[in-house]
Amino acid sequence: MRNGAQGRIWTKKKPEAEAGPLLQVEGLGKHWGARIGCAEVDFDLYPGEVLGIVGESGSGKSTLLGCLAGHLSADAGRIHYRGHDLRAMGEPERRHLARTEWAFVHQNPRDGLRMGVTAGANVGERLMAVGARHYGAIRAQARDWLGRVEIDPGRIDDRPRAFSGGMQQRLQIARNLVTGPRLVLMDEPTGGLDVSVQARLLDLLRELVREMGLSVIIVTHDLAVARLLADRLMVMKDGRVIEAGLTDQVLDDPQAAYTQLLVSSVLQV
Ligand SMILES: Nc1ncnc2c1ncn2[C@@H]1O[C@H](COP(=O)(O)OP(=O)(O)OP(=O)(O)O)[C@@H](O)[C@H]1O
Repeated sequence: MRNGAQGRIWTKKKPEAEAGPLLQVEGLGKHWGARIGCAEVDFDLYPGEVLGIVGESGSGKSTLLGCLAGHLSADAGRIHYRGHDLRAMGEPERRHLARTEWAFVHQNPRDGLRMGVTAGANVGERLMAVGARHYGAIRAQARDWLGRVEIDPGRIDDRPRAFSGGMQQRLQIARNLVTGPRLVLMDEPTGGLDVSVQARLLDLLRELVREMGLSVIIVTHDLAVARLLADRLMVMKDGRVIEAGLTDQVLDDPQAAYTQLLVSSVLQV
């Protein structure tokens, strides 16, 4: 279901075949009235890389993620995706991009699922949005993806409200990944789940990310989650990035006093 200009731009190519950054962010900022949401954020994200954004509550993580996803409109800076200026992009093209190349995993699965339709339809709908039409093939792929996220494929006709919180989150992940996106944005994907459920979900996410070569930006206040999933970290405070680097480097040898405090208060629990 491609149309002219959109289909021309978003050609599928293996991530490893591209050498340049997938996403380039420069001077990104958003105010909420007089208050800073995020300011002067710069980073590049390369194909296959997982970037963690960490910081305490109110540090600007969600505002930044919202600006990247296009859910919020930034008031300063540039975002380039595969060389295309996202802030200058028209709404239809942006929506097409969100359907075909990007995915967004919400903290609350209810925000990312359609609770009134079956698990199979939740997954199948995304396939149909990118042009799949063969009912049997869509259903087979939905069953396959339920299995991949450790949901019994026999539950394909159940509605998500009959699932536990962990299952709902895994279903949201299946719905997002079934179309093979290049870039996945995740907002606290393990927040609100029991510790044991979290651990299993994290393992699953790590496997899928590696297996599919996904580029990921994950917002979390949980440094243990960041340690497990992220290759690189950005630490935010008061809307600004105060430290960035390889995950082990930032967590094992934090330079900023704030990061030192964050690491000592969280990791030693
Ligand atoms: N809708 C909004 N209206 C007004 N101010 C907002 C709004 N959303 C966020 N802010 C402000 O922007 C700043 C950054 O908040 P943000 O939600 O991005 O932080 P966060 O790091 O994601 O926090 P949390 O982990 O609690 O979600 C805070 O000062 C917050 O009060």
